[in-house]
Amino acid sequence: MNNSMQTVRVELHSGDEDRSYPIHIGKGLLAQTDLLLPHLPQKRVAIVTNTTVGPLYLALLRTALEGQGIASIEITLPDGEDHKNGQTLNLIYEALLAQRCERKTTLIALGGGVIGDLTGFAAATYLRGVPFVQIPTTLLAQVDSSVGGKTGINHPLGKNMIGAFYQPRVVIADSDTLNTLPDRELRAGIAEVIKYGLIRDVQFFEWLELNMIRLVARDPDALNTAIRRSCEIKAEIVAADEREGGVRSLLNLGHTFGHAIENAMGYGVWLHGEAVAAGIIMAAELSRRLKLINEYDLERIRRIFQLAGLPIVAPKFLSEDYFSLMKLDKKVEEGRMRFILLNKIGKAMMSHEVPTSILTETLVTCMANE
Ligand SMILES: NC(=O)c1ccc[n+]([C@@H]2O[C@H](COP(=O)([O-])OP(=O)(O)OC[C@H]3O[C@@H](n4cnc5c(N)ncnc54)[C@H](O)[C@@H]3O)[C@@H](O)[C@H]2O)c1
Ligand SMILES: O=C(O)C(=O)C[C@@H](O)[C@H](O)[C@H](O)COP(=O)(O)O
Ligand SMILES: [Zn+2]
Repeated sequence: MNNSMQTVRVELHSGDEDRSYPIHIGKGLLAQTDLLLPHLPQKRVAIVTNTTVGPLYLALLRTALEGQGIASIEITLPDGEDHKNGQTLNLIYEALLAQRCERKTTLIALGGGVIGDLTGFAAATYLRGVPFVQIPTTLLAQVDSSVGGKTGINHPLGKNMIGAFYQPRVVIADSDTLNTLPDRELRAGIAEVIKYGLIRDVQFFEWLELNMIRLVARDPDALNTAIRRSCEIKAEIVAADEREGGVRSLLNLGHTFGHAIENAMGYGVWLHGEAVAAGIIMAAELSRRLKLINEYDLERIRRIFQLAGLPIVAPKFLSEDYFSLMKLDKKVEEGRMRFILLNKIGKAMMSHEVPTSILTETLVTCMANE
């Protein structure tokens, strides 16, 4: 029993089917097998991790499971965004096949968003679908990628281009794992936390303005509040629109620009959260040019990302290069790009058409000079 644990639920009811699941947040949860056991239909699991996270946390999880009579096979993948691809996915399939994993073998993603996205997609497709569990170990994964069932891999031409919506059975976010997370990765996670405030909750944004220094310094209470509130907002949005027919697209604030940056720089050169930070500044600048927000709000947004130590200037490329990458965005409809814009801090909307001239001015304003 963990007194400090908090649980947020993702409510997913469709017809007779209930695919709702809990997100448990707290300290020391990795070894707390009572959170995991009710979700395992078989006494065998496959833990997918990478060469960085495995040596840190695999033994703890394996031993805890063994104590409950659960046998685990372990699949350790190379680390990095540049490995979020078909080749690495195939390593998972090969290990599952070689070990004769069955329809009731649960895949456990132990790692950051890359491991979560890869494992979730493997779970969605292996034997046409096996159960899966998320044990996120980065801030970004705890506040965003482990929740909501977007799974997939990158393609050389575009981010997350191949994937599936496939929900986990449970998310277990052990905040102790963040103790070993490098500062740069922590800051990248904060970008998605700020996003929630911007799209949905001005009070949370104001709390972040006041508490950013504590958050960056890893104050446990501040981290706990940030993770919980982020999960609440994401859970609410996913429950309302699981497959991104409407409101879920707001979670994409900054991502049309951000994904273009990640791709143009080469996957892994800019972290996802860093690219999202610069992308949100670009979306905010675009919103200002469209007279949706004013200069004061834009400045507040710049300042909070600066406080978090995140980039607020985009890398320099030809505007045409940005355009051609942004045209691969999943929100494109009938060839027309659509953007998530801010009406004010705490409220976002999907754009209709944005004039090319305004988009070009936005890109030029937001790019570094060199
Ligand atoms: N599915 C979604 O809804 C969703 C949402 C946001 C982001 N994403 C995806 O998530 C990915 C980014 O996730 P990320 O930021 O977690 O990156 P990541 O998975 O690459 O992890 C970042 C780095 O931290 C290391 N690491 C992980 N946990 C650690 C720990 N506890 N201690 C020390 N090192 C640790 C990893 O090995 C890696 O080197 C991107 O591919 C992005 O597209 C998906
Ligand atoms: O969960 C969502 O929906 C999101 O958009 C969350 C984003 O932070 C995340 O980066 C997501 O993977 C982007 O999805 P994509 O469909 O634009 O690739
Ligand atoms: Zn993201």
